[in-house]
Amino acid sequence: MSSIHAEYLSKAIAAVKQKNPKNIYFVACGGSMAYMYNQQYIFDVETDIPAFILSSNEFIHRSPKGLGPDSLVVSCSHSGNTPETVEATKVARSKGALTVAYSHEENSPLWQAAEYNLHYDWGPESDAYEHKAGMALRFIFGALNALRPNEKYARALESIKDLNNIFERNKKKFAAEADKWGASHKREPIIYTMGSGPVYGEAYAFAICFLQEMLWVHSSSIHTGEYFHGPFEITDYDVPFLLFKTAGETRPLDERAENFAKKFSQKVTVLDAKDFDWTGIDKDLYSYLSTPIFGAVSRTYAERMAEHRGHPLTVRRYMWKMDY
Ligand SMILES: N[C@@H]1[C@@H](O)[C@H](O)[C@@H](COP(=O)(O)O)O[C@@H]1O
Repeated sequence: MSSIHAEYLSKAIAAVKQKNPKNIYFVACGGSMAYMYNQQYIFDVETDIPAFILSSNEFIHRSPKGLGPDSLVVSCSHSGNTPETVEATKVARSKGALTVAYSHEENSPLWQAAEYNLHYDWGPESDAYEHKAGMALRFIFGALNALRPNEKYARALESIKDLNNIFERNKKKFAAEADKWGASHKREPIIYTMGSGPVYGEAYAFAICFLQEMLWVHSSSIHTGEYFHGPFEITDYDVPFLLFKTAGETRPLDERAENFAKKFSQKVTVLDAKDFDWTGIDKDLYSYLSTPIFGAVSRTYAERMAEHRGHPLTVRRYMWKMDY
């Protein structure tokens, strides 16, 4: 698939360069929406192009005034057939926006709806560079380099060629901790996740996809900046938190939340991006690469909990089983 992936990418990036968008909307649902946080954040920090993330159905119903022929709309649906994401892409295209869609399913309804498509591989045997995480970084840094050429983006594109090894080294580094966490938290009735910046997307995905959807554990993600504006009142000695601590610009927010939570809860687990194995990656890229590394490492935490709870990550009661 790798040469087809590269071809899809270069076509989409050439179209973005030609469009030279005045604004960008990242549109998807659930885990696919969480996947957009890093991409939106990178554009936001690196350019003056306004970039927004919206859940597909809100995008449809809100109908942003800024959406038009100067817009780029990036959508994602793993299955390629989440109706609201397909419809949002159609709406964007009907307004003249450039539409680029990520999916694992070629020729799916989403694939047909978008003008440009980015396919990614899936499954434990797939190479991270050809996977969702790799494709997002390749598209974003490729588009940035086309719109605002910069050696930093070219360097990022080189570094992510090693993404698979980066993920494998970090999954190995955290394997024992993941197992310990899965075993010690398997009976917890509720687990809060925390994060900030683009990593908040991973905290959100861990809460809604892994804990709620797959493991049926009550959860909510808390932005570490928001923790002090309501959520911190639930902190107590027996309330578990899982903090994804960034190595990026918003680290002070995470440190403030960690310091407070640790004073009153005996169950604060911190996954710190500073402890990641960063071999071969320059420091100025840590912020942008930490999100996908959290994605890869945190999945192993969910897998270990699934094993200890005896509840496979594939079991659903309602999703894909009935109309909703
Ligand atoms: N846990 C799943 C996600 O993994 C998925 O991304 C989302 C939308 O589905 P899709 O990506 O197929 O549109 O549904 C759930 O949230």
